[in-house]
Amino acid sequence: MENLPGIVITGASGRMGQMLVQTVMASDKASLVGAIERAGHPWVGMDIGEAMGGQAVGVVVTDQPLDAFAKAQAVIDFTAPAATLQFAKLAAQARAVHVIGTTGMTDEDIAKLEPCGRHAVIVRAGNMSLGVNLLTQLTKKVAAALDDDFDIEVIESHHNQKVDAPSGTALMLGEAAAEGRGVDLADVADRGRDGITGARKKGDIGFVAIRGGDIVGEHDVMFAAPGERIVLRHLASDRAVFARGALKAALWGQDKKPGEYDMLDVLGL
Ligand SMILES: NC(=O)C1=CN([C@@H]2O[C@H](COP(=O)(O)OP(=O)(O)OC[C@H]3O[C@@H](n4cnc5c(N)ncnc54)[C@H](O)[C@@H]3O)[C@@H](O)[C@H]2O)C=CC1
Ligand SMILES: O=C(O)C1=N[C@H](C(=O)O)C[C@H](O)C1
Repeated sequence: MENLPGIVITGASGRMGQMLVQTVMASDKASLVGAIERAGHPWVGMDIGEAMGGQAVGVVVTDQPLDAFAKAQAVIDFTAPAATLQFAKLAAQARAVHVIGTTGMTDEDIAKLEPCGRHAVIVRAGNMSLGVNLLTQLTKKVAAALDDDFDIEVIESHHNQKVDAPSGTALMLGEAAAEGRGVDLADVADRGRDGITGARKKGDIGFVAIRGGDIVGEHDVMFAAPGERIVLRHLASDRAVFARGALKAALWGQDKKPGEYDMLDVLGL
């Protein structure tokens, strides 16, 4: 047990945090050595197993990330952009692999990770599932094969507590489609239609965000032309797919050189 890579979960009380705690606890390839929550959170000071409604597991939730990171080989972080930027500095200081699932980061936020990636391995992806990462490759291929008679729309659906739009996954799929077409997504993205928008601009990649109920995460990439449509679809019905991907990334990163990686690197796609 002692030789297994030690993992810290940030945002341990969150939807993904709890799923990650369960996934790491159930793994025979890693051990849970820390659980982080924000200062003032009611779980701070409690055993994470008990806080989640089960047996004590000997890991107390803390709001002191550096102390926890220093004892770990990897940090798995599905929180919020500002928290992730803080954690990136601390993980770099501790030389721990930092797996980032947090979405909603701006280009400026992402640029701030660069100095951290000089000291530690960072694996970041808007979606850690095998299915979505494979779908990005299919999207790129289909976009490359079709001309701009095919309008590309990315449609995503999520639960009613999600705070960012378009989803990180939708942006990954949009990037893949743009890459396949040989264009820059920033030049063609159409992210918010409302009112008299005018006709659709040829070559644009549109984004549509649906929010409701407890939808885990659903993504369609639609290629629509006169007389026919192709729809590539991924449906996630269990957050375990993201947690398994994140743990895989944490283990994969153990023998890698410092730098910024994504799930395509981890999965070899
Ligand atoms: N890349 C992927 O595969 C996936 C990414 N996500 C992303 O993960 C993030 C979290 O999603 P959920 O778990 O649904 O959200 P959530 O709101 O349920 O959990 C976020 C947790 O982070 C904690 N947190 C916020 N600031 C903190 C700080 N400074 N220190 C410590 N803890 C802090 C909150 O207290 C909360 O417990 C979102 O950005 C979401 O889009 C979600 C699922 C899959
Ligand atoms: O917030 C979520 O829940 C999810 N976020 C990720 C995203 O923004 O794409 C991944 C997944 O779809 C669930």
